[in-house]
Amino acid sequence: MTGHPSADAEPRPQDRDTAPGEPATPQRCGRGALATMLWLTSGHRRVIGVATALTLAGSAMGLAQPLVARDIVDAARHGRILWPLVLLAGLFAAEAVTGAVGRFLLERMGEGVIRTMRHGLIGHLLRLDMRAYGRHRTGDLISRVTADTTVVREATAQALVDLVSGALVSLGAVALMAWLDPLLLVLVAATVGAAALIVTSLLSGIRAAAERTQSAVGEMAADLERALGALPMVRVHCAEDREAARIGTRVESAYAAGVRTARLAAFMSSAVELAVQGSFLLVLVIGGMRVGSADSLGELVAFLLYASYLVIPLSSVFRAIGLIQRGMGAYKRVDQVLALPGESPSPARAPLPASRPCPVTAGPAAALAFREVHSAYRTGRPVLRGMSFSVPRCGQTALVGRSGAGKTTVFSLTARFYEPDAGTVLFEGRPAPELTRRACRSRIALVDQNTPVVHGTLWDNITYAMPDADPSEVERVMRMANLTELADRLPDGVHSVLGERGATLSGGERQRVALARALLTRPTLLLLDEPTSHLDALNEAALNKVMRDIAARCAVLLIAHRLSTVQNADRIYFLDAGRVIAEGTHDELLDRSPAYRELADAQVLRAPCSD
Ligand SMILES: Nc1ncnc2c1ncn2[C@@H]1O[C@H](COP(=O)(O)OP(=O)(O)OP(=O)(O)O)[C@@H](O)[C@H]1O
Repeated sequence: MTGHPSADAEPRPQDRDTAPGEPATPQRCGRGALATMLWLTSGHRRVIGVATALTLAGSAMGLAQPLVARDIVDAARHGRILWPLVLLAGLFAAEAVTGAVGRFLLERMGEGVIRTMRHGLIGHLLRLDMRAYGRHRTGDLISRVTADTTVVREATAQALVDLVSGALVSLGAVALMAWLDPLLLVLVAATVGAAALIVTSLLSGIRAAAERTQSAVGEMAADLERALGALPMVRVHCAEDREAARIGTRVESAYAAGVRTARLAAFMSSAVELAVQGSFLLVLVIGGMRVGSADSLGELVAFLLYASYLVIPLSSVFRAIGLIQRGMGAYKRVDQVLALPGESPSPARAPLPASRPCPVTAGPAAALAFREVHSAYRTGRPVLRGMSFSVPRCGQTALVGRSGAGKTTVFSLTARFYEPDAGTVLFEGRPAPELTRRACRSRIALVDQNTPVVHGTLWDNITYAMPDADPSEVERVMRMANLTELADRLPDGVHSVLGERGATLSGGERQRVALARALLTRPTLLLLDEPTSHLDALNEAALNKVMRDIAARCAVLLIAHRLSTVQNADRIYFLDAGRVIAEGTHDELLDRSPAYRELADAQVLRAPCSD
């Protein structure tokens, strides 16, 4: 799926920091943060090696400059400064070039880390266990892929650049200062050490504030997605102000957390600034006093330059550490998504044999069978309680029952969005657990009332499951679903863009697009959740005829609320509280089942449209 370490690696128990209601995440404090950074960049060791070598070369050239400067100052008394000046200019230019190349390599690596992370996140998000989607908001999940990874990118690229180059230059400066003047080095180190103490005490606060900022941004995205996804409802209930206020509270939370981060970061910067100025003052005062006594002016210049080479890179190291803490706050949210459970892996067994045309295959094995299936979305709240029925390889089979009886749940289990808690689902006589999910899903097509039309052209939507479909096949299903007229009406025919969620189509048109998409795959089992609910009388009559034709070639399982649909079914299963309580044709059930009669009388089964 991905090369992202976290997507593949099994988390170790000691790495887990589980808060109630939160998925486990590795600990990212102190050294843990640096270890995480190294782990995130583990696939880029070579680039880091080259960039480090370049940085090292650049730093060496930078460190040599004060020595040359000292010589120039000392040699100026004798007037021989041409060659030292040329050398200094050469060092300047070479340092600039190596620095630029090294920096570019590290920045590109940062982009690479985020690319891998995003691939991993997207692949994982599309394969989560279905229950996980119910527990997380779409907008928040999207913001983890977009906003959070961007913050992590800054930490991995920019901070790593500062950390590597700053640490190397500081080390070199310390060595040379120790050689030049150990006493001044001790004074500079004491000032910088005090700043380091302050910075360290602020780090956990910065990480927590950054995490709060990112969470608030995620909640803001989720609330905005909620409002934009239900705009007609928002408008018709004049709720724009309420929604704006609601989303506004998230904006305020993000602002408050951002300001807290800024406050801590500013405090940290001041500590670092003070250390820089304090060091310079110390060097100037003590160094100046000593120049008067013995040492050369050139040595004081060199020492001042080394002090700046130590303190300025160290301040960027401190800033980088702050940035890494922010990155870790964001990475925690990325890692929480990666820790969500995916669909359990399918067994690597042989797939179902290729399906044959319906009349030939009319054998003993049903296209689909449920045997004593029990299923619950939440523990202790069973939805299916011993559901048993079978769907022959040809003909229309209908599921009928009151709202909440478990009809859609049967479809979800058939599509293997969930696995039953007990009992067996059989595809063509073979238990589902023996088959791969792909094998089961490739046989079925599903049209439910919410089957989406996605942003793209009419053609894209119809051929979604088969992007390379033959145009004549597409024409065939468009005729069957009564879409030809719609395509003629659209400005660019089948290549017209349908807008977000098919917003430019009517409900009935969307339903017919979904049906055409399903028919194109020539499924063995067609699952239809009240496929005529949005259709007018003419379209419903046409679709009922199409369904009769299709049912002659494959198994059709319908969830039916309309009398017309039910009357057409070859077999009806009447569901109540998660089990089948009666079966037969419409007339047989009217005869035999008082509960079914009551349902029909109460017009829960609605009157047919004229056929
Ligand atoms: N994702 C879910 N998480 C938790 N509970 C769910 C979920 N989906 C459905 N349920 C619950 O399961 C029960 C059965 O729902 P299901 O959608 O299967 O009923 P249905 O017979 O299709 O109803 P309708 O005719 O109204 O569509 C309902 O009580 C519902 O609240």
